[in-house]
Amino acid sequence: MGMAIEVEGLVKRYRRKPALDGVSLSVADGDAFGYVGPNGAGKTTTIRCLLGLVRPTAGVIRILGHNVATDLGAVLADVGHLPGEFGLWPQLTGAECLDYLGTLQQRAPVRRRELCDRLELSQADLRRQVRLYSRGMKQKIGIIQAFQHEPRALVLDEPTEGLDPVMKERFVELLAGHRQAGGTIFLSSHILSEVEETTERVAVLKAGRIVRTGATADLTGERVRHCTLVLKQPLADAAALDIEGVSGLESDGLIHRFEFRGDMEPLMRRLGTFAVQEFLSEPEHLAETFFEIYGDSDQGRSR
Ligand SMILES: Nc1ncnc2c1ncn2[C@@H]1O[C@H](COP(=O)(O)OP(=O)(O)OP(=O)(O)O)[C@@H](O)[C@H]1O
Repeated sequence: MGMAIEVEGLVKRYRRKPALDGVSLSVADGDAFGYVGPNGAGKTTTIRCLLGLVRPTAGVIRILGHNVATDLGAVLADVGHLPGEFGLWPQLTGAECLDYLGTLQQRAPVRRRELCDRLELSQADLRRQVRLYSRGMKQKIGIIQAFQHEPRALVLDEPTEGLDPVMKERFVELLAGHRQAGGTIFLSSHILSEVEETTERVAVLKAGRIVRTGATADLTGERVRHCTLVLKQPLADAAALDIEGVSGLESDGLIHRFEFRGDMEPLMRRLGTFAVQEFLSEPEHLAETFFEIYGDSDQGRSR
């Protein structure tokens, strides 16, 4: 299988301070790759380098076989890009913005109508000036322009920012459709469920370096969950919540809060023996989880 994205020894320094300090990664044609890390890790800088928006200090990037430094036009023709901070022209209508962005893509926007329907951006909405749009509507324009010309690869920076849960689901369906058609995805996100649902491989970036890469399922298995258990009756045995994976237990009457790591099955079995009024389990954001794994040190593992 060919490589859709190949990055070798990417360095970007801003005034001698490294934002990227030797990043190398590869994404096979047709793969979905997640790119995660705490704020300031260098995710957006990497994506800007991939799209030729920032000139690397060192390193080589090839996308769909084209060298970004020497053949940017060919790269842009075949890539759909959604920047993290997506700016639109407030005085233009949504349709005018899509038209203009379409001219930069050098390919017909064959999917625009269908995408507008799926993301529920009506023809009336498209005729309105963007200054009147909500944040989510602007994000929909961003998604539509990234997909509208049927690119072979998508490079997406925090793509679901501002979308409501229904639209997030539609977006995930769009990604699945892109994969089914053989397309490649490079997605930077802080949202665990999104990365889990849409990617098979993930790289964790920290302070400009990749500290780990691997199967998404392996890495997300290490996440912490914040759990809140509300019981109908007090626990008969205070040690009843002494279960593998539970830590930081704080009890206040019928309410028990704790953190949980690992396989939830034994925990759920134990909960089945209690009179439970409510149980909430919130996964931590992926970036936080990995930040916790690696602490403040630069020590990282590679697989
Ligand atoms: N134009 C710039 N000039 C100077 N420093 C910059 C510039 N752009 C980014 N940086 C620095 O480079 C580092 C990486 O920033 P980047 O925006 O790539 O991180 P990120 O992982 O996308 O963060 P976030 O999750 O907060 O969006 C940060 O220290 C940032 O301050």
